[in-house]
Amino acid sequence: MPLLDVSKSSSHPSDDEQKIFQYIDHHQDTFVQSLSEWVAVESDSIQPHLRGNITEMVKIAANSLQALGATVELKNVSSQDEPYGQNLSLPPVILAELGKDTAKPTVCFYGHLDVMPAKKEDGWKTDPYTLTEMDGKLYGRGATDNKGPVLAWINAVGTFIALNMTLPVNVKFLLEGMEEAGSHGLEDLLKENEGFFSDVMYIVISDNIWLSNKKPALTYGTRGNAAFFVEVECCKKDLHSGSFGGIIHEAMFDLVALLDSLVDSSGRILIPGIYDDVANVTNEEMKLYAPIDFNFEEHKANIGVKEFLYKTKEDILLNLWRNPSLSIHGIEGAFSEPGIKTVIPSKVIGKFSIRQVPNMNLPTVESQVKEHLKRVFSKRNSPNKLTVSMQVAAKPWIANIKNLQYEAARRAIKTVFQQDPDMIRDGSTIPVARMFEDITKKSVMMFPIGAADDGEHSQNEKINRLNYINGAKVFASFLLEISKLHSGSNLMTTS
Ligand SMILES: C[C@H](N)C(=O)N[C@@H](Cc1c[nH]cn1)C(=O)O
Ligand SMILES: [Zn+2]
Ligand SMILES: [Zn+2]
Repeated sequence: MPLLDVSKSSSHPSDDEQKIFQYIDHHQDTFVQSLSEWVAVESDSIQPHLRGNITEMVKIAANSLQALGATVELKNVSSQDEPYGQNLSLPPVILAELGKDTAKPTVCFYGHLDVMPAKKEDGWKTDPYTLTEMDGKLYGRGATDNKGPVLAWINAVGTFIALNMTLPVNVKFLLEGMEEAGSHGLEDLLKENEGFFSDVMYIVISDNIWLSNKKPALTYGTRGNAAFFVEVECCKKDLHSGSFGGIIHEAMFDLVALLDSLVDSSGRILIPGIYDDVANVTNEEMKLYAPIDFNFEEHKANIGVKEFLYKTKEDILLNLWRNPSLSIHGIEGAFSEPGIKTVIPSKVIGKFSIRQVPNMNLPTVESQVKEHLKRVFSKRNSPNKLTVSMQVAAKPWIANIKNLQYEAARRAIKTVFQQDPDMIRDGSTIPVARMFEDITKKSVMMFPIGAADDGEHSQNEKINRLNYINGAKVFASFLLEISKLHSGSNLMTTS
């Protein structure tokens, strides 16, 4: 069984790495220009009327890969987009490959080309779809989530090609356009294309952020997500609140009470049984938290809160990474524009989600939520119509950090950033992570390049120019390290 000879891990760039890093530095403005072109496409996967933009974005990315010499296939995802219940089709998924040398390992990179909704009026300093550089920060929707990291990977691979250097590994790409909505259709696609992964050894995802603004990290776990719609309908159309207020059971009364029954002021979820299957914390696990750098003040300042729900680093990390949490996202159908509209909405849909952790079970969570809401609703003696549905069901993911690719990534980080990464989990969800593991059985690693203050899903999302450029360097170095570890020069075998 191969073991790592850690003594051979170095932090000094090799000759090849120096050439690559120099090329990347010299071409950084071209790389920023590509990011600007990608950010300009409003490839929002949440609003159905923008679905065409995702297909446009998929074609742009496919062209970038073809320009590298990759074989690119646009795979149609067969199923319709069910949550919308209309004839809304899903955008194609890119499967691409570059290099077929059976002597080399194959690394598959996953990324997504869709973004969360953003409007200037939400409080952006700049137009979200015009990449704008200020103080070394590149602002724009998708800059860090996830267009910047996808391009950093393409730029890393493109640098080998531009320098006429042999690619150290075979590279495959899976790029989708529905991640932010819960990766609709992707599970079927993976099952239908298992052959694509047969020669893949490592799957790399770069779709999350570091725990700190400056210190790099490698991620070995993410939470899953169960997202729900709770719909209450009281009448057939919106009503004048002066003409009807006081004589009907308003849908919003019921909905606000239902949403209020979900979580208390300390963040504890009030749905009976929800914590029953959560895995117990082990001593081994607690030991992993000790060396992690977590700066309370930096974390608070990044998001502008006065205090967190928890006071210690361990409690913060436990509740972010390995305990479930419930968030209320919004109410469709309720008036939310400036000013006051004296209306009684006829139908309102509350939207909330529960981040999932080992060993929670999605069907169990679904019935716990539905039963709880029905119970609360029945106590209100309301004649209104209640409908509860689970819209997203994504399982949590946890990796084996002893896998060789974690060592390759650690070495690459050491070379580029001159420090060891924090080994972290992440509170957010990348639905494909667990799907990959379950369907392909291949090793999955998350290799973030974005900083903690990047503002994913938020106003003024950004990626630092330095992170974007160093991202390309660290990915290139990672491919070289994978190749070195496979060549045997850094492997020892047990007798
Ligand atoms: C981490 C990734 N960049 C991301 O933002 N993922 C989304 C995926 C999701 C989960 N439910 C619905 N979409 C997230 O964690 O919110
Ligand atoms: Zn993302
Ligand atoms: Zn996201």
